[in-house]
Amino acid sequence: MNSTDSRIRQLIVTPIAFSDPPLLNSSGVHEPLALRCVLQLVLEDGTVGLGEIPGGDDRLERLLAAGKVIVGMDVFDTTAVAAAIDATLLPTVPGSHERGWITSAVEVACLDAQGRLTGRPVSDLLGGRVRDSVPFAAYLFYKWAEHPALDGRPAIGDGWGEALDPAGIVEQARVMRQRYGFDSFKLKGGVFPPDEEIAAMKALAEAFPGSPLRLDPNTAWTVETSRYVARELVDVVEYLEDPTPTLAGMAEVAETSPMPLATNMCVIAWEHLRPAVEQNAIQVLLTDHHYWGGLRRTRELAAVCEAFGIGLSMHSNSHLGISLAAMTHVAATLPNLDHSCDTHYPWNSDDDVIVPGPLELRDGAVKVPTGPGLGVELDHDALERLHRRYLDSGLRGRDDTGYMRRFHPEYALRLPRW
Ligand SMILES: O=C([O-])[C@@H](O)[C@@H](O)[C@H](O)[C@@H](O)C(=O)[O-]
Ligand SMILES: [Mg+2]
Repeated sequence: MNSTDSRIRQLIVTPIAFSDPPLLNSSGVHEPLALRCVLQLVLEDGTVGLGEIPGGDDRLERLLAAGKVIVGMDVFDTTAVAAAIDATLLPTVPGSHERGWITSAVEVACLDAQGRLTGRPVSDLLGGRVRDSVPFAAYLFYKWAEHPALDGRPAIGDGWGEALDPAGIVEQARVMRQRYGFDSFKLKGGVFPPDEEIAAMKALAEAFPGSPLRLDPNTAWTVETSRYVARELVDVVEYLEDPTPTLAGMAEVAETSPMPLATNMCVIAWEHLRPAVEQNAIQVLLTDHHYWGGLRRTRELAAVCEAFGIGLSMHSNSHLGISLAAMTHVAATLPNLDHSCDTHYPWNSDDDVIVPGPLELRDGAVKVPTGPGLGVELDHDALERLHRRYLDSGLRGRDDTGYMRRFHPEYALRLPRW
């Protein structure tokens, strides 16, 4: 291969908006549109690598800055590419977590391009698969039946219906299992008083005996409440996720918790790992390549978890297919991934598929694409449509709390709430 072929010519970043149902969480409710940025990394020979991360003005601006400094670099030299981006962002973005989003997005696009150049799937470039399909959990949410009418906009339904009590959650889980074959279930909690959510988990355990269950209230509980919930859910959940804020709070809960504690909130950057281990604050880490710096960094993180006996799961926000492909490739290469991964993918509308083709949730798992790179192709018409939606929406960031207040002006964000 001629090495000049693999030089980066341009990074095209496209902000997009896609439909999201009214899913409830500890800070409010999802807005009708979620934002992402799609990356197209164009090489001198015309090869294009894809990437995707959550959107918002700050990230968009940082991606554009990153795009400028990597022009002319070799797409195989991801160490230098990440270092150049990191150095550019460091003066204005001091937190390694925030820089991780940007270096990750570009690394994924580089790996996709490398795969296309070499004819190898990204999982091969990461060292090879230990599994051919990656298990995912059904991600259950309390939700409204529809986005209520607002400012002249009519109500927006979604076909999932309402889920505001244990029966609604069990029904949602049944539909998730029927459509996608999920075996594990995660409930996004922190929405209703803890006893109601305990009842929902017990109802799930009764409806799906033997299925691994998790509850994630996104730090809605005090240490004392977390300990109470943990006692109530002994032998019901495989882990409790982020019951309470801060590492110190988690460590206090962990002292008496009969089940492991998991996080994607208090350990989100490399500098959090040492104190987490020292305080035995977490027993499972939900990794997320989008903010841990990329797919290779995720493998390094998995090795750290292995060294310290920390279990491994995977976090998800609302996302589209490029992210699902990247999550699937890296998850396929992690020997110590011992829990099924989270994904919001089933909540997406069929109109928002930007990479039609091989990605399919079946039997609760996604088969690892075997084509070159991520193994997915961008539908440019769909991308253009979602970009238009972004432009027309005027939405420039995520605000679950503000959106909740449009309907319940008295709503206040309180973490912990109970
Ligand atoms: O989308 C949501 O409402 C979730 O709460 C998301 O924001 C979290 O990042 C995530 O799913 C989690 O596991 O904490
Ligand atoms: Mg979580």
